[in-house]
Amino acid sequence: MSEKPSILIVGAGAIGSFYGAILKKAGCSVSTVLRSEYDVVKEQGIRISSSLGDLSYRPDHVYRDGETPEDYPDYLILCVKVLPGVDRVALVKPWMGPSTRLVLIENGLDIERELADAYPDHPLISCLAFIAASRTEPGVVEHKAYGKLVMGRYPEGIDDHCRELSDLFQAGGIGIDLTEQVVGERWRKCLWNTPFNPLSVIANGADTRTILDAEGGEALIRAMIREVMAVAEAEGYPMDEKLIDLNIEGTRKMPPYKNSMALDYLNGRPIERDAVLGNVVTIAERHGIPVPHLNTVLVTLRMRAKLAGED
Ligand SMILES: NC(=O)C1=CN([C@@H]2O[C@H](COP(=O)(O)OP(=O)(O)OC[C@H]3O[C@@H](n4cnc5c(N)ncnc54)[C@H](OP(=O)(O)O)[C@@H]3O)[C@@H](O)[C@H]2O)C=CC1
Ligand SMILES: CC(C)(CO)C(=O)C(=O)O
Repeated sequence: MSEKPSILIVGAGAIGSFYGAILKKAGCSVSTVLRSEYDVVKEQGIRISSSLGDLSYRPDHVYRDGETPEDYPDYLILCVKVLPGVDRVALVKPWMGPSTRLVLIENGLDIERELADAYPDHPLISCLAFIAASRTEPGVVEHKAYGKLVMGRYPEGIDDHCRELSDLFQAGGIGIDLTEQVVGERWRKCLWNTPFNPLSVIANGADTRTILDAEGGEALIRAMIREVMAVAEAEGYPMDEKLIDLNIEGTRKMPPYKNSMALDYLNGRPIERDAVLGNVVTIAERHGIPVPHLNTVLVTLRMRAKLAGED
């Protein structure tokens, strides 16, 4: 038996499979809860190609969603897409033992609250993933670049659970930034995701270079970042204007890149529209802050969804 904490990954897609592999490498027992990929993972395990080497592994247990666990995990890591109609509170319920700590590795803003409200006695650790990874076929993940996690206790602080998990990820070869202000860090990450992810969908799966090089593209991104900043400031997270240039320059230095929402759109999967954009517009409305560019993109995406019979 491993003396290291036991880990359960709920939603072992690109992100869950990858970070599960890192914790496996660190010596933890790692089990997974799967939906459509249950049979293939049960049969062949998870295959991961990565610049860190071959990270393929067999989870200690493979469960279907809704099944009853043999043991409750020490850490339950939730990595499903944050989508309307996906009841994350119900999804994790069967696996939440009396001392299970809940960890989120998911994009978006204000995505912790419903889980924190449902499980007030369980420590909740919120993480932001800076990584390029995707599923290439069932049970197969390609890790293309990066991998750092920004991690903190929700709503704020750093506790011993964060430190323990951070040490394990680092032992497995991943960089971790612990933060006292994880909500502020979500806003900072959304300076990038909130403009780029939805625009890439409106632009039919465009990569970062196409978005920035189209006439007016960079100006549009800058205007959207500025709006996200204004909302963040109203929420108590003021940011330096310089971050606009830093985000543009950093993106221009990357090879042309298709973000996770672009990949979902191109693969016919639902997109995290509200987690990444809709919630920002809702918070802006609460503060009476005009966000005309964000709102135009949001409403256009709603129109597309309606046309596709999805909304
Ligand atoms: N990929 C990336 O590079 C990055 C992703 N992120 C964020 O990480 C989060 C996860 O993204 P990613 O891993 O790419 O997404 P994926 O679509 O690759 O994985 C999500 C997984 O959740 C599973 N799932 C959904 N519902 C259930 C359920 N009821 N029971 C069990 N499993 C379920 C899906 O299964 P099924 O196949 O059946 O749908 C899938 O395996 C998102 O919030 C994303 O925005 C952040 C940074 C980068
Ligand atoms: C920041 C980025 C682009 C990858 O880490 C991301 O969050 C995404 O693909 O949605």
